Amino acid sequence: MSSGSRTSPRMAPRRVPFPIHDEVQQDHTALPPDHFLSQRPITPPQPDSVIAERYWSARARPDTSSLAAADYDVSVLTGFLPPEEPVQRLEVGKEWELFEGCLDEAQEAVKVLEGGGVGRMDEAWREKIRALPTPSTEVLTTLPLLRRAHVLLSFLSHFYVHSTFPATNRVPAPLAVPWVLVSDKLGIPPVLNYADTVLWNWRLIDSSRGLRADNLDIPTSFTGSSSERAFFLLSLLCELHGPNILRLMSATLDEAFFADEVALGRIASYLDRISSSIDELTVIMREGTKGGFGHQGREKIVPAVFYWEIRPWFNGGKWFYEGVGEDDEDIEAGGKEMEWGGPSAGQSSLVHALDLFLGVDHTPRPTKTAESTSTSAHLPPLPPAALAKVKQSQASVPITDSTFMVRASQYMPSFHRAFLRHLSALHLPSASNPSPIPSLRSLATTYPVQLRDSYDNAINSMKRFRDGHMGLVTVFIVTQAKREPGKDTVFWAGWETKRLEKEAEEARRKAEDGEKVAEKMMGTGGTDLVTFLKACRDRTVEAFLGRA
Ligand code: HEM
Repeated sequence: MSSGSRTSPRMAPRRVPFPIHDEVQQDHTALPPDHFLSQRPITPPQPDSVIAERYWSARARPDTSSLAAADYDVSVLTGFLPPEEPVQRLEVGKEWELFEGCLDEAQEAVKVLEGGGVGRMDEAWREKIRALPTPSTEVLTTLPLLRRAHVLLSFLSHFYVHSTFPATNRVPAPLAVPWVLVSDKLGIPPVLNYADTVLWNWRLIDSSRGLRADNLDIPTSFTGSSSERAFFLLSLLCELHGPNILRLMSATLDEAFFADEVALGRIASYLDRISSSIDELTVIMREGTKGGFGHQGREKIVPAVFYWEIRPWFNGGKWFYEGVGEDDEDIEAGGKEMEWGGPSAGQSSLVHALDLFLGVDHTPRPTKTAESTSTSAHLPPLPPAALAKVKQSQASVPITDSTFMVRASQYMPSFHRAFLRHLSALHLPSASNPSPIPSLRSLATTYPVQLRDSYDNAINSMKRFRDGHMGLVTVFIVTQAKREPGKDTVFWAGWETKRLEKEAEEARRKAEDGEKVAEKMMGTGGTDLVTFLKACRDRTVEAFLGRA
């Protein structure tokens, strides 16, 4: 690239480096002493009834509405949801109001066309986005404002990228630059994620009634459809169980200090209550699978609408973030190229916290290799060329439970990621923590008479949760992937193109490697996904202690 273009007036003022800060700088592993999960001095055991409300409410965490109060952003009252109703609209200057206006227009455009397929914004809207001024992020002085900015920029950017067919891979600078800056402050990637769609995307229908399942609405969506609203609400209803689960986890950790008969009895009862809470999540999943969940079973997600009209808006991708990046390569390309995946409830810190607390181990370990698959009893051995291809395909789809869990945590707000890191470090001795709390799993192993049944009960609930979740995925993704979209939707063209490509590829492979390989390689739309979810469930089952 010539030096002239490096100093071009369009690029110069907008360039921001990426990444801006090192993760290390955002490491919050040291808990503030008054944090509710901080190790407390040993005190005499207290009666059961004292534990929850009185004890913890007296230790409410500091106000996190300002960035200065940088703790884990986890509340005993709202769990991983923000402690106050999210900001619904940025009213911090004209520039941001222009962005809010563009989001209104996009939501309106798609809504108008609902019923006759999925609408798209026209080129005039996209032109308008490209001409927007780059707004100042300096005015976003609190966490709630930053969160709203991320929601706003994420929805706008996904509207922009996916409003052409095929989707564009360029995020224009007026979106990309503030998106990267705001993402950096929140410690999340510049892509639509679970926090945007669920954690920070709710409002109270009646503010006097507070945060409860029948008092929640979803303000921001792509299609404005009741299915999309219900889809976000499904996860939100699960998050509402977070405070109870976190309080019980915290009370358990307290008792783990003592590990005497009284403490072990309490831990068993907390574990039983955690099991019941996990079972409630499973009930929500099962109801969601059958059709109606939420208040009086009114919430419904129509599978085909979800799969064909809602989910495509979520897709991440390999995009150029215009105006971002300082390397010669970035400048030459007109932007920093980054690849991110879209949102998933797999990014929910709640489920990760439960796994860590219970000791469900998703860390890497030897998995079934292509060789072992090829030599398994029910399949004929693969020819060498086919085996190489299977290996290649496995390498390019690294969706194992361990890598997924690590990857998913990168999409969580940095405070929550740090919280999980802290949770996993609680049981490890270190200079600052010379006498760590024994892990729940080691306690249950050491005191099987007192704890094993309750521990296994909780693991069984996690297994049922994952079974329930697989039911959802089967109905909403695997089954839908085998069907074709409506011919009048904008997804028809893409689907048809992919189908023809797939057919050609299958024919090519059949000719090269034989029929069996083609079947194995192509599988159904959901094969890899199902294998991954089964692996997550297998890891859960592995945690059972079982009868001695
Ligand atoms: C219609 C509803 C849902 C669908 C279609 C769905 C789909 C998926 C998919 C496709 C994955 C695989 C990874 C990925 O692509 O991100 C996944 C993973 C995951 N989802 Fe969901 N999901 C739904 C609801 C939920 C809910 C309500 C929760 C609970 C908060 C949840 C929790 C998880 C977790 C924890 C994982 C990681 C795998 C595991 O730990 O077993 N999902 N989901």
